This record gives sequence, C-alpha cells and structure tokens, in this order.
Amino acid sequence: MTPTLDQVRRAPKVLLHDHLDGGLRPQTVLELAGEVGHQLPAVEGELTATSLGQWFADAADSGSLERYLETFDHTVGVMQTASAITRVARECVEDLAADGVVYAEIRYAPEQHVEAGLSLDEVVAAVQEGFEQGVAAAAEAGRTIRVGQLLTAMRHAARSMEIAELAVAWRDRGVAGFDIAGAEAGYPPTRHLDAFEYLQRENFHFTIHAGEAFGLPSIWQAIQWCGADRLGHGVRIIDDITVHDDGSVELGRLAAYVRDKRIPLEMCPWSNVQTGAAASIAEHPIGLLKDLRFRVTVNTDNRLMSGTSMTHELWSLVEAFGYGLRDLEWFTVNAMKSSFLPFDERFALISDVIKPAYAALREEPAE
Ligand SMILES: O=c1[nH]cnc2c1ncn2[C@H]1C[C@H](O)[C@@H](CO)O1
Ligand SMILES: [Zn+2]
Repeated sequence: MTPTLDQVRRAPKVLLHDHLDGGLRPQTVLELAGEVGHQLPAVEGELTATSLGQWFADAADSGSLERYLETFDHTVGVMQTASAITRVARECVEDLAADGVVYAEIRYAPEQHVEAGLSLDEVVAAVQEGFEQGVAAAAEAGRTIRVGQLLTAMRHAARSMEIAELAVAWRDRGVAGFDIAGAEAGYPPTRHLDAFEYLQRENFHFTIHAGEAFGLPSIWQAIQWCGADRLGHGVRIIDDITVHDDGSVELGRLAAYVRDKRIPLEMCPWSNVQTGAAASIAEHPIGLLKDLRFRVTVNTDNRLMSGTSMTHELWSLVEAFGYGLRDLEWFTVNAMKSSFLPFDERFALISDVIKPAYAALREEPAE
C-alpha cells in the first residue's frame, strides 16, 4: 500500500544520524548571528530566513564532502554560548517531534563549541538542557519524543580520547554514544584507535562516519580495527557488491560480513546526493541494499544543509522506489533495533509505539 505524504508525516519515525549543527532553523541562524556579530555569507538579494536557507542548500549542493562541510562555519559560529546552544537544541527537538520523530540520537562535536570560553562539560550540559526543554515543549504540543546525545570527535583533530571520556562521563545523563565525523579522505578512523579501544573497555557504544567520501578501506577499518557498532552512511559498501548481467548478486567478504553481522547502515540519501556519494535518489544504493536485506536505516544527516526532514527523506524513497507502509515500518524498526538505548527500552518502543501506529495507518481507508 503506497502511503500518502500525510501518512508519512504522521507515521512514527526513528532518527539515528542527525547533526545538531546541521539542523538549525535559518531564522535562528539569522537571529543568533545578529546577537553575536557573526558575519553571515553574502546571499543573492536581501538576507532573510528564506534566502539564507537557500544559500545553505546551494552551497552544500557541491558534489564534494569538503565543500559541503565549509557551510558549518556559519552554524558552529553562532553556537558558542550556552544560551545559543540550548536554544538550538530545544528547537531541534521541537522540529523533530513536529515531523513525527519519536526517537532520535542527535550528534555534534563539543570541541567545536568552546571558542568563546565554554568548557566541554558546559557544552554538553547546554545541549542536554535544550533537549529537555524541547521534550517538554513537544509534550505540551501533544507529541512524545525521546532523544539522546551522540558526542562526535572531529577526525582531523586530536581530541577523540578526551571526547570519548566526556561521553562516558555523561552516559547516565543523556549521552547515548560516540562518533567521529569530518573530512574522510586522509583521516582514517584508525587515527583514533585509542579512543575506540577505551570505549570498548567501558562497554560503551559508538558509530563511525565511514564509506561516504571514501570507500571500502574506511569501512573495513571502522569495523575490523575500531569495532564500530554502526556505520555513518556506509553507502560505499556497494563497491563490494557485484550485480551480474543475469541479475544474480555476489557479495565480497566485507559486504557479506556487514550483512551477516547485521551492522546498521545509517543511510542519509539527500546528503549523499549533495556530496556526490550518490547521483540521485533513484540511483542511491539504498534500493539494492534494502532488497538484499542489509540492516538499512533512513536518516537526515543535516536538515538545514539538505533542506530535508525525516518525512522528506522517506517520501523521496516512496516516490523513487514505490515503497509502501510496510517498507517504511521496516526502516523504522531497523533503526529502533539499532539504537543505543537499552534493549528493553528499544523493544518497548517497537511494540508499544511503532508497530501499533503502522498497523493503524494500514487500516486507514485508501483515498
Ligand atoms: O555527512 C557528514 N560527513 C562527515 N562529517 C559531517 C557530515 N555531516 C556533518 N559533518 C561534520 C560537520 C559538523 O560540524 C560535525 C559535527 O556535527 O560533523
Ligand atoms: Zn553525518
């Protein structure tokens, strides 16, 4: 059954890969830049929330991860005080809840928010405060959402051990896991091996951006050297899959391992189109990977830069691949199973929230 856009909007959604500094409202960027005197980029015509939002989308639509990442100067630049960070975190949760997201893990790099003198600990506290305000505001608006923080270390920098320790220190106060992000080529995840080994000794969870702008060696290192629980993007796993002329499919050893071990792929279709990792949504490897029953999840990555939302990502897949409600439920249950929440809580969200809601949507009369 093909869903309507309104049904996709109302369906419960789970988001594992969303950057806090990639999801600001354009209006908030404008206001915060005015408050702190941050110089925003020159846009065509008058500088308004609309023209600024368009600037982000155009600049990010670059075909290169490096140029895509340059746009973050203008979001990170206005997120240097506790009040600004708290506001962005609160609005993030409100926006996700309004989009029908019921569970989200939201990431950012604390080390990028200390330019005006905040300590790493104060940054995490400011985000947590904003998340709690956002959950409360969503509840007042009749929406139930649960959120956790993922602390990211920048792969070109050298603070991963410190950030890993910060994540573990906050594990019972809102931080669900750890990640590394930033330019991939030239910065292999093994540079941060000490941090990953520390996290494993602590029985903590982490995901690694890998297989986005760089291919199989990056994925292989993330899994086999670093021990990643999930792959951020992981889209280049497709390079280890051969589709023969007769339609038969052959998996290389790494692709087979990823599928056999049910390693979750945090796929972000529109982000990949912008950075050139996929030519279009219709040609995105997610279609084949889903058919082959990899543990695929659907995510937004950067809602501001991609002008996207969970509804928009899923709806684009419905349009490109003809997915129905059962397919969307499969992505959602995959994501919930792959979250860094304790098992019993994941299980409860699947059986008490996700499954009943999708069953009810399927019961709705066709338009
Ligand atoms: O898709 C991405 N790949 C690698 N790095 C990314 C991506 N999206 C955002 N980032 C970076 C830029 C942000 O400032 C940082 C922390 O959220 O993570
Ligand atoms: Zn990302």
